[in-house]
This record gives sequence, C-alpha cells and structure tokens, in this order.
Amino acid sequence: MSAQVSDSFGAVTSLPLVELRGICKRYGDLLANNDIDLRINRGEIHALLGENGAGKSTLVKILYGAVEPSAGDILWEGKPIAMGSPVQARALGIGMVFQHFSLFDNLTVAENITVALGKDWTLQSVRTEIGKISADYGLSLEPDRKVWTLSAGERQRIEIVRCLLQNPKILILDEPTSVLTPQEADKLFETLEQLAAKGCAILYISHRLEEVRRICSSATILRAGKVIATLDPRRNSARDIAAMMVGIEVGNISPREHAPKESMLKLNKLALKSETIHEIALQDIDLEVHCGEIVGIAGVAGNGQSELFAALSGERLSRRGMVSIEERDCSLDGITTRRTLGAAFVPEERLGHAAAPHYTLSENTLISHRLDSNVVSKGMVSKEAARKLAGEIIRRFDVRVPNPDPEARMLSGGNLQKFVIGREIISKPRLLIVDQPTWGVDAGAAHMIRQALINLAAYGSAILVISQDLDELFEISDRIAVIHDGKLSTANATESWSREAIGLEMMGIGQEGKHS
Ligand SMILES: Nc1ncnc2c1ncn2[C@@H]1O[C@H](COP(=O)(O)OP(=O)(O)OP(=O)(O)O)[C@@H](O)[C@H]1O
Repeated sequence: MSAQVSDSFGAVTSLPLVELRGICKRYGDLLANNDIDLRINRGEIHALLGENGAGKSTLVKILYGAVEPSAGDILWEGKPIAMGSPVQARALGIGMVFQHFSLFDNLTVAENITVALGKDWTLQSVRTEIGKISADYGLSLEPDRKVWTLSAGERQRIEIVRCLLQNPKILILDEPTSVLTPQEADKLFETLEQLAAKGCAILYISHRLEEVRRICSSATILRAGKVIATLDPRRNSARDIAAMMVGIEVGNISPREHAPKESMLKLNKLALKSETIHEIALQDIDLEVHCGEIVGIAGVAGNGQSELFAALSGERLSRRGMVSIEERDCSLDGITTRRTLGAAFVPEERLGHAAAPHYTLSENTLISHRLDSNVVSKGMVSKEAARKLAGEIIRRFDVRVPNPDPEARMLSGGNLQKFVIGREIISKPRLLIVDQPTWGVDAGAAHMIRQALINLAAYGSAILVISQDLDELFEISDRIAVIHDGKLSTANATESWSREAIGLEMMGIGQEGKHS
C-alpha cells in the first residue's frame, strides 16, 4: 500500500514511505553496507534478513539516525533528508524496539514511558494513553506495575506502547520474538498485523525464517553488506531463503546414536536464595545429565535461568551436596576448580560476561584457557600461543572478523557468539553448560553451533543447554525440562513433549504436579 501523490507533472505516482538509495557504510577497510537500495511501503511488514555480520544492524542504525552513512541518500515520503539523530528519526515517525530493553526496573510502566517520552508528557497523560492503546491493540499493560515484576513479553509491550504513543509511521523491531513464549509471539504477530492494517510500516529483523514467512509480505536479503534479493518470503521456502542468506545450502543436523552413559552432572535439591528483589530464588532443583547426552532447559527469560547458570558455573556457591560433577561435590568450589574437573561454560551475555569488549580475541582466549599450559606457563602468557589459539577458533568456527585479531566489541553479535562457543568447545570439555547458544545467530551459524554441540555429545561429553528457542531445544535435546519461577519440571524425553505443553509450563500453568 503506497501513498498516491501527484508528481510535479500532476501525474499520480506511488511513493514508498521510506527509500534508501545507494547506502554505504565503511569501517576502516570493511564495507558493512555496500550500495544498499531498500524501499518500504506503508502498511507493509518487510523483513530484513541476512547472516551474522551481513550489515542489518548497521543499516537500521543508519535509518534510525544512530549511525552516519559514508554515502547514499534517505528519502522520506519522497523527499531527501539528512537523518541526524534518533531524536530527529522519532520526530519523523520512526520507532524502534530494541533487542535489549532499556527500562528502569524500579519504576512503574507509566513512569518508564513518561521518562522516555520527555517533557511534553505528564504521568497522567501517559497513563490515559496507555489505557487507550491497550484497548485498541489488545496490548494489555497495567500502568502502575513495577517493571521488575513483569515478564519479558510485558516489558516488550512497554517498548511497543512507548513507540506507538509517538504515532510511528514505521516501526523497526530487532529479533522481537527471541524473548517470548510461543503464545506471546502469536499475540505480537496479531498486533503487528493490526498496525500494518492501519498503514504503519514494519521493518522486521529476525533469524527465524518460519515466522518471517508467516507475517512478512516482502523481504530484503543482505549478504556481506550487499542486497542479494528482494522477494516475497511466503513464496519461498525457509530453506531457500537460508541458502540465499549464506550463499550455500544449510544442511540438516546429522542425527547421532545415543546410549545414556554415566552421570556427569548431578543437582540434588539445589536451592539458592535471591540476593536482591530482582533475582529469582531457585527451589529444590533435581537434575542429572549423563555423558553423551544433551539436556535442554526451556523457559521464559527471568525465571531463574541466570541464577541456575551461576550456581552451575560456580559464580554463585550453593550448599554442600547440591552440585556434583562426576560424583565430586563441587557446591562450594568456584569456577576455576570446576574447569579443572573438565567443565566449560558459555554465559548468555556475550559482551561483558563471556568476552571483554575492549580486549582482542587472543586476549579473550585467556578467560577460559588460562589453565592451558601452552597459553600460560609459569604465570607467563604466551601472546604467540594465544594468537594461534584465537586464529584456530576463528578458522574452525568460521568467525568473520574485520582484522586478524580484533577487539571483541568490533565483531557482530553472531560472530562473537561463534567465537565464544568455539573457545569453549575447542578443548572438548567433558561437561558444557551453555546459556542461549544461538541467540541472534543466523541460520547457517546456528546450524553450525548446534551441530558442534551434537558432535561434542557424540564424543561423550554431557551438555546442558538453557534456551528460549524451543525449535532449537527440540532439534538437539535428548530430554527437556522447563524452568518457571525458580522451579524445574522433570526432564522428560523430548519426543514426549508437545510445543503447547512446553508453552504452558513456561507460563506456569502446565500440568499440575509436574514441577518438582
Ligand atoms: N563500530 C564498528 N567498528 C568496526 N566494525 C564494525 C562496527 N560495527 C559493525 N562492524 C562490522 O560491520 C559488519 C556488519 O555488522 P552488523 O552488526 O551490521 O551485522 P548484522 O547483520 O546486524 O549481524 P548480527 O546478525 O550478528 O547482529 C560486521 O562485519 C561488523 O564486524
């Protein structure tokens, strides 16, 4: 649905809402965006697709005024504009819902939105408008609830409502369903369809091709900074789209023979008190992970996953007898001792937790390889060995880097994830605990990471995967348990779960008595 306007000759033409022409963005030698053309019409849900590092975030930041292009033009309703800042972008009608929400936990929903909107709004006017928008779009939100009590889906709704209060003509969403349950995602799709029907354009970044095929009527595929194709995703299979994104066909995960072996990780009534009001207390968690097995933990973010990860890695200590690795009680041991027992850990937050942003990749190998005598010997770090190790990880895990040993912050999110996973897997740990292995990772890289986990299990390692991506858990896990409000369900064989049953458990309204 394009605007019908008269050109200077009086003829009626269809103008896209926004058009990018010949956009280029150069970072040193790297062309992150290379001569990109993109047109988005009113009322269109347009997907922006591409593997990690393809240039999606860069392009969207240019449109949102957060990054200045090296060349190219932006036409807004047919007129060239210089997009100077996000403030200007918002004033024009460009709204953006980021992957990571920037909300104040201790403020209420209405207070958060008022702070974000600035001086033209009062708390009372925001409260009234929230009511109207909630009613119009079925986006139920209680204005006086404190943010820390809300689920990820409700937090996302705050960001969407904040954008809607500014009457956007286009809404940009970056990986919006990665934090949602299947039921919450369905609700979001309904809202987006309603918005589009009212003429709002949606620019939708996602690595989940099935949902793109479900809600988007057009898609632009980027590869290595260039537009590879613009197509109707409903007329192409997810497999074909993935192949266009990566330039090769994405294979199926190879199955593996699995016969359960000895116990590697055992949790016995694991409990952890919450140290702040924002933490979730873990309650009586029983779980066993065997050698050669992948156990998946499903759950909506904020239900105890981070606390569970901390208790397993040794960043938080529990009480005697609660956590054992290979029959050895390590409840009171820190992360280094657990690593000497053959364990490895990949936390959810890659920048800042898994990797130090301002350190190079070779320096970042030390986070988990400081016990490797090739890299650190008699207290001395061999820079040469660390560089060689980083190079090996980059090569084997196909990490796309702007120079041979860049700082971690210079990598795109997905490429840093490949590096972090590779850094842990390369030494073949006997136990791997990984939190959100493929969040924000493209189809090709996600396939590679999942295959690497499967290969590690086939080699005989025990793997615990915490993930919000149900497709991922169904694809790789032998058993799945669901975490909700700090309690873990029994870990049942994957084939015995339906998606609906897991979705209900994730919301805490599953079969009674299932939680231990
Ligand atoms: N500030 C920067 N300095 C140097 N290089 C950068 C910078 N920001 C991005 N890049 C590079 O630009 C390229 C495109 O990155 P971008 O973040 O746009 O990719 P993406 O498609 O959004 O990837 P992902 O799906 O992993 O988020 C990458 O190679 C990245 O390393």
